This record gives sequence, structure tokens and C-alpha cells, in this order.
Amino acid sequence: MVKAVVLGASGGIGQPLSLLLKASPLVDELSLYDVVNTPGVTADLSHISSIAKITGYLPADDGLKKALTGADVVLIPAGIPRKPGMTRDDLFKINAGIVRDLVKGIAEYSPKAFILVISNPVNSTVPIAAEVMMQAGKFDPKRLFGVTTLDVVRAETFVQDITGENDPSKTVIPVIGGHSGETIVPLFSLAKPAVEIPAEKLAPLIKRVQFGGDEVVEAKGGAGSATLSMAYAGFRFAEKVIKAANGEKGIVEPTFVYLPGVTGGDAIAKEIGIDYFSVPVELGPSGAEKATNILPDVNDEEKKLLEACKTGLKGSIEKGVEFVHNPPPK
Ligand SMILES: NC(=O)C1=CN([C@@H]2O[C@H](COP(=O)(O)OP(=O)(O)OC[C@H]3O[C@@H](n4cnc5c(N)ncnc54)[C@H](O)[C@@H]3O)[C@@H](O)[C@H]2O)C=CC1
Ligand SMILES: O=C([O-])CC(=O)C(=O)O
Repeated sequence: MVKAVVLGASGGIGQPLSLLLKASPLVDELSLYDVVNTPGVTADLSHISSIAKITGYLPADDGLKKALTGADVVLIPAGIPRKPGMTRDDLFKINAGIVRDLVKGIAEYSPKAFILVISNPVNSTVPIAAEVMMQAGKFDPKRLFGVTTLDVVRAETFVQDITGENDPSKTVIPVIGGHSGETIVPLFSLAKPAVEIPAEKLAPLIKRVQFGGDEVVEAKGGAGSATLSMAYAGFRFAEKVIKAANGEKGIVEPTFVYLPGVTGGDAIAKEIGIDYFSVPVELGPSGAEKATNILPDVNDEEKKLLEACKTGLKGSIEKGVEFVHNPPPK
């Protein structure tokens, strides 16, 4: 029996993500939570003739507690999205507190659940979630994931323009680092099967993956950021977490984790001098079972990308940790 919960379920990501979860045969129970509109979204999805039993809650009457109790997987797309001209870090002021408070609820009502953080800035919200769980004495690093799957999905899609591959999802491209601009490091040299990318096309391709989010923000012209592709990516990652928890072997996916707490991750953290980083992680019944160190395999150009990534990432992580320990006055 798998219970999935979406916090922020009425939003641009929350609704299509909830739809995909409702339709999935892997989900037996689905609980939706948001500060607005959950009754309507829940009523609508409840007419779908899939197996998942659905419930929806608002904050009143212990809604968060009711949504989270018994949860196996909690996805968090709650928070405001970007508008043109904003960086993901501009969302910190509002989203940091939203994620902190929701994770406090998880620590209390479903501390053993897998936590999948989508809310931006992921580079800070994941450290916030970790610190909240640590303060509650409930932190299990294997169960906390920053969802960076959209970067992987974009890399697969954009490289297809060059390779012409029929099914883009057949090419596995590791994307490591963080989830914003230059902290996103796609490793096309390690694609499997190998891809031939003409030299003049490589830099624009890397840039497009790094700034794919901006492409959507600009196109939506003030109406938000990626929602449908993010719902696809979030569902794809959640499905892998659930399948691995059910015992399926050999599932590896990049995700932003607290490296010192994952087998094999400590050595990577020491090598890069950063504790939170997205690397390909083998998933299993206990969550993030093993971090893969692909750093020795990256080429010289990719090493330069990694240096830029580290510089940007460090500050965002520290900002998240600091927010939990010294919250700004209200
Ligand atoms: N990790 C990733 O790759 C991506 C992350 N995102 C991020 O996901 C977040 C959500 O984006 P959208 O769905 O487009 O935004 P949205 O504004 O359409 O939806 C957000 C939802 O969160 C709800 N919410 C706000 N405060 C809440 C609280 N305290 N508890 C529960 N729900 C709450 C709102 O009522 C709203 O329904 C943004 O921070 C965005 O930047 C977006 C795309 C990709
Ligand atoms: O760009 C944004 O703000 C939303 C996001 O994280 C993405 O699309 O990758």
C-alpha cells in the first residue's frame, strides 16, 4: 500500500502532478493539501476510475496532519513561482518559510516518508528541509530528495535536436550539481549510449539545459514557470522512488541529496567541498542507497563547469541552513 501526498496540490505543478499520481497504478492512496482550492481539485480527480483513493485538505481542522498521517511519499511543490527578470533565489523570502513549516509537519506526522522537494530555490529549500528534520531528531538523509529531474528531462529532450534519436528518454545523461543556472551541470561526455555533438553546438546546448527554466518563464510572460514539464518530471522521479521502495533493482537517477548521509556520498562531499549536491543515486527500499562518484570521469571542459557550479551552490546552501538556525524576524 502506497500513500502519496502533494503539498501545494492546487497549484500549476500540483494539479497535473496530482493527476498523474491519481492515474498511477503504483499509488493506492493520494492526499492533497493546499491553502486554497483543494476541495475542488479533489472532487474533480475523485471521478477518475483509478485505484487510488483520494482525499483533500485545507489548513483548517488539522488538514496538514490528516493529509500527512500514514504518508509514504510526500511531494512539495508549494510556493510561489518566478516571473520574468527574477532568479530562483528571489523566491527564497517567501518559499523558505513555506517549506520550513510544511517540513515541520512532516517531522511530526510522517517522519518516515520519502520527502521530494520541488519548491524553489531547491539549492536552499533542501538544506532547509534537512535542518528542520535534524532539529526534530528525525533526519534520515536517505529519505530527502531535491527533485532535479526536470534538468535531466531537458538534457534528454534538447540533445535529441542534435542526435535525432527517436525516443529521447533512451539516452541517459547525468546532470549533476544544483538546480539553478550555472549550478546545473549536464555531463554530455558521459551520455549512454554516447552522443556525437559537434563542437560548435555543445556550449549552446549546455546553456539551454542550464537556463531551460528561464525559457519557460519568458514564454509564459508573467504567468509563472514550468508546470506541466515539472509535473511530468516530478511524477517520473516519484515513480522511481516508489518502484525502488517496492524492491525493483537497478534504478539510478540524479537527485540533490545530503551526501554525507548517503553511502558513497561522503567521499564525493569531501572531494567537492560541498555537502548537498545532485549526483546519480541508486534508489532502493530505504531511499537513496548509494551515491555514484562520476567526478573522476568528467572531462576538462566539464571540470570548469563544476568550478562555477560550486561557487554558486555554496552560498545557497549556507543561506538555507542559516534560515533555520537564525530565522529572520517576522
Ligand atoms: N524543482 C524544479 O525543477 C521546479 C520547481 N518549481 C517550483 O515549484 C514551485 C511551485 O510552482 P507552481 O506550481 O508553478 O506555483 P503555483 O503558484 O501555481 O502553485 C503553488 C501552490 O502552492 C500553494 N501554497 C502556497 N503556500 C502554501 C502552504 N503554506 N501550504 C500549502 N500550499 C501552499 C499555493 O496555494 C499554490 O496552489 C515554485 O517555487 C517553483 O519555482 C517549478 C518548476 C521546476
Ligand atoms: O525556472 C523556474 O523558476 C522553475 C524551474 O525551476 C525550472 O523550470 O527549472
